[in-house]
Amino acid sequence: MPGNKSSGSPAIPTRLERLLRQRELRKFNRNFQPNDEAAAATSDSNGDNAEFLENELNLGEGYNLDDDFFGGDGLFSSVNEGCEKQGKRFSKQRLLVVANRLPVSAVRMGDDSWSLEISAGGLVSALLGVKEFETRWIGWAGVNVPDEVGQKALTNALAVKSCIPVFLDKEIVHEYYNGYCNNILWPLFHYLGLPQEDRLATTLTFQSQFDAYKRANQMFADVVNEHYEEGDIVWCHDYHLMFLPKFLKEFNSRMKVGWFLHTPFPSSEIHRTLPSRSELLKAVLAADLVGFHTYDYARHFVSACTRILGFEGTPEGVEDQGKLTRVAAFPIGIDSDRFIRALELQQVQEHIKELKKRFAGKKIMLGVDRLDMIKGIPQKILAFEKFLEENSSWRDQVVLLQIAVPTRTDVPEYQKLTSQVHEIVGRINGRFGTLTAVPIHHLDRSLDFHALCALYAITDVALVTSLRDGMNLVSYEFVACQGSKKGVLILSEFAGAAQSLGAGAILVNPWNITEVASSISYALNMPADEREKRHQHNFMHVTTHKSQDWAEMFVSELNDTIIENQLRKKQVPPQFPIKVAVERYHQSRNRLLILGFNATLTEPVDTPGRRGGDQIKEMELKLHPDLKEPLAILSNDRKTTIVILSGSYRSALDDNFGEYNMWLAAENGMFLRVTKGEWMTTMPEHLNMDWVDSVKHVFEYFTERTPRSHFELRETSLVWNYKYADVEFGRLQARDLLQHLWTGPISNTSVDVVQGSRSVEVRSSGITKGAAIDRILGEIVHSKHMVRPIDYVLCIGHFTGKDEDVYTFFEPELPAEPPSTLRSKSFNATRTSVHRQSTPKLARSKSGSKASYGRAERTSLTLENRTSYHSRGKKTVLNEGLSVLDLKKENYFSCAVGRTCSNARYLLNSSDDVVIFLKELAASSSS
Ligand SMILES: O=P(O)(O)OC[C@H]1O[C@H](O[C@H]2O[C@H](CO)[C@@H](O)[C@H](O)[C@H]2O)[C@H](O)[C@@H](O)[C@@H]1O
Ligand SMILES: O=c1ccn([C@@H]2O[C@H](COP(=O)(O)OP(=O)(O)O)[C@@H](O)[C@H]2O)c(=O)[nH]1
Repeated sequence: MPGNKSSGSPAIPTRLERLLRQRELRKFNRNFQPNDEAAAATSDSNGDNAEFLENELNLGEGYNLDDDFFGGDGLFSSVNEGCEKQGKRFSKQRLLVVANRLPVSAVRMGDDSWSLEISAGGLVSALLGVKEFETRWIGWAGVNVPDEVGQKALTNALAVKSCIPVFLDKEIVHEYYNGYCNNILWPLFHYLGLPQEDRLATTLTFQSQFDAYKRANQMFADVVNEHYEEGDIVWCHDYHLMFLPKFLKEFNSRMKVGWFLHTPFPSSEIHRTLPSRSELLKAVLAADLVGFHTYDYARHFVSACTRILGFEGTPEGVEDQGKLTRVAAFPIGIDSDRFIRALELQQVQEHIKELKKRFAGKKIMLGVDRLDMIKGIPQKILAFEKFLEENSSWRDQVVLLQIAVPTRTDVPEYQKLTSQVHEIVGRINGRFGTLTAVPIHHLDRSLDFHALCALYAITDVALVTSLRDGMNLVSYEFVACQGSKKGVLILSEFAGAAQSLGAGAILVNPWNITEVASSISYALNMPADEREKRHQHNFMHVTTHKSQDWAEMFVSELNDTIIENQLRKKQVPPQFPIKVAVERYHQSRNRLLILGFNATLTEPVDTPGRRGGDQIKEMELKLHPDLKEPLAILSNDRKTTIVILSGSYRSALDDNFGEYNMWLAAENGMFLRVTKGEWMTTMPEHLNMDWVDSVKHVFEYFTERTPRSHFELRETSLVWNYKYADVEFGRLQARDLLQHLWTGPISNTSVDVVQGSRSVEVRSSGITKGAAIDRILGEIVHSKHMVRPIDYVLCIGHFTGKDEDVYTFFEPELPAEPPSTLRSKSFNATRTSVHRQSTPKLARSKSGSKASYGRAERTSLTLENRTSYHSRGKKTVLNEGLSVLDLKKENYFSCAVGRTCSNARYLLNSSDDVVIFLKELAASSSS
């Protein structure tokens, strides 16, 4: 039956088992020797070793930047071809890497000729090491190409490098890239806040930049969609493309989409300041897998989703209405072998020789950064100045070489930074320089790979002082090139790299100029054995956590997330078949509609816990305004009986449904009334309520200590609700509360604890909606003087797991029954068949009065033939031979609203869908 949950077949390996297996396979693939026939034979069956073979055949000698980029093979094409092994062709998984920037920037040489240059930056460097996939890179080539001839020629030139261009015009680049990406998101994600200019101007430009951002993302999506082939993996990169997962999934929900952020993700308190905070988060959550460099960034993201969107944060990721977006940390690495090998190259050795000669007798300190405010270049230089100030003996023995690569030069903030840095450097060189030497060599330009490697190799102390940095690959590259020198790395604790290289580096707070200055002194004076130990530690990390591992791990996790989601989906009941349900309703002659109230017939609440202003109103449950009319029509249909079955107070049901002609079952069916009559209790007798006071005491305690939580005291239950409290705090408090309850007040009591998504309810044992329906159905039937059996049942609600027994109560039996009439429940429907255990009359209580326990008028309503009512597989005919239920399988519809883990046959996403359905039902009723 759809909706039936199994705890998972033992044959299906767990996620961890699958990932471990994939890891082993990857390891095996790398160690596999191509002429090892036995291994080849075992791998042939599934092609798992194909990647290894291809790498071995095509990349045996590793690669060199220039050859790779500008050689005939193309950037990725050297690993793109399949290969023949024992007559069998293996093919790699296609990977579409989508990033704002292509790994090459284009320079126009003529109308239809282009020259391609490598783009500098960590993302490019990292992805160069990825060899396992057949990779295509989709992105912007960094130039405006307005004419068709130029676009065509560039597309062809890039194709040779396995790159596909997205053409962005000047205006969009200005608003999307310079504006929204680099003036808003970049500083915000690095804790530098939103632009502070004149409010009105900022607000105005903000909106148009955000619109341009979305437009640009759509342009990237269009190119991806054009080149996408079934089975491809689409890996979206960075803050430039936060809308891309959403646009891609809207186009094709089966696409495998991952998104990785290369910058930090800030604390949710920072992200909250962004006007488009929710839209961006939701757009990213459309991805299957979301990755960050560190656990901290991942934690901040999940926290933003719970606090800002009100979604569920779990150890696996973020869950919304059963859809899980996996969130995890995947620390990037570098292709360390490429750097180590480069040191042996003649060009690099020549550079090394030159540099050694040029700076002979001096210790070399090195900074390599894009000229970006997050890199803390002014702070670094000021710390160096302080060091020189305090250590006069070092003044002519040390130089600081600062490579400051120009970046985002159209953004005013970056222009300001350039002049600020120049000014500080000039001042310090003026102060400590001599006629023949200056302490700071500042270069506003990038270096080629060989020059950079040489520089890394001859450096004594590398200085990375980022104020925030997603990872910082320069620190990794420096370590990789220090095999012989074993220099010291001074590293900002605010760079992601501090998580991995923290033990070997000297960690500093870049804002603390004094601390950085004294760390420089410590590093320059560090004894050789300490340097060796620190270096070894970092070298080990850098050479065992490579960019290739990073990419493989991400893609492997993404592949697995898809499998996991498919497995989850299989257990999720299908969508409610509205048309069929309406049709069957129309053809039936005696229908019973059992409807929940909260979150079934109320208006959906957008963001629990984050809706300032109208929360008080929301605390009072209100019928969805669009339901008034359909409910009136349905409740006046003689062939239809409606029961509102709710956990709410009687007064809440009175207020919302008093005017309709229907049955109201309040407090999970403990109280029942037909709207024309008065309330009666249906509580089982001898209900033990001794636990109430002590539980109430605990609930009061937690309500006092959890702002915006409240509790409700009902006749047979107590509910503590933290829907409007801080989600994370509420959850922690709930855990504490439960622990306390279990070990204290309810440890020896017969109660049930029902955990809602934002509530904890304690009820007397056995009080469920299913049990209640059992008691109240007879009353409904005979008081309506039904003359024909109920032949259509619809049970629809946002019920907790405990209350889902109401779905199974009506579920026609499956085995041993002819498929058409699967269940037939019968009982004597005459008035005499219903008796009250304690009093001959039904007890009355005042509508809306607060419940009190152990009232004299409390009575239970049971059906004489209760046992036969439950008799399975038999058609029990009593007295007048009337079957109360004559329910065919196809005329029973159980449906959970807004829950995916359910025993109901079907699902509806929200009460808005319930509105759509009930409107159609009403239309069919009146037709
Ligand atoms: O393309 P640009 O605007 O010129 O910027 C260059 C890149 O800068 C950022 O790099 C980040 O990625 C690195 C690798 O993961 C990481 O080590 C570093 O800490 C980050 O700052 C940016 O995220 C890229 O998209 C840019 O291409
Ligand atoms: O003249 C230069 C300076 C730097 N880089 C590269 O730029 C990247 C910088 O990456 P990082 O993660 O340190 O910072 P990002 O610039 O991405 O923020 C590193 O791979 C450097 O090798 C380069 O190619 N040429």
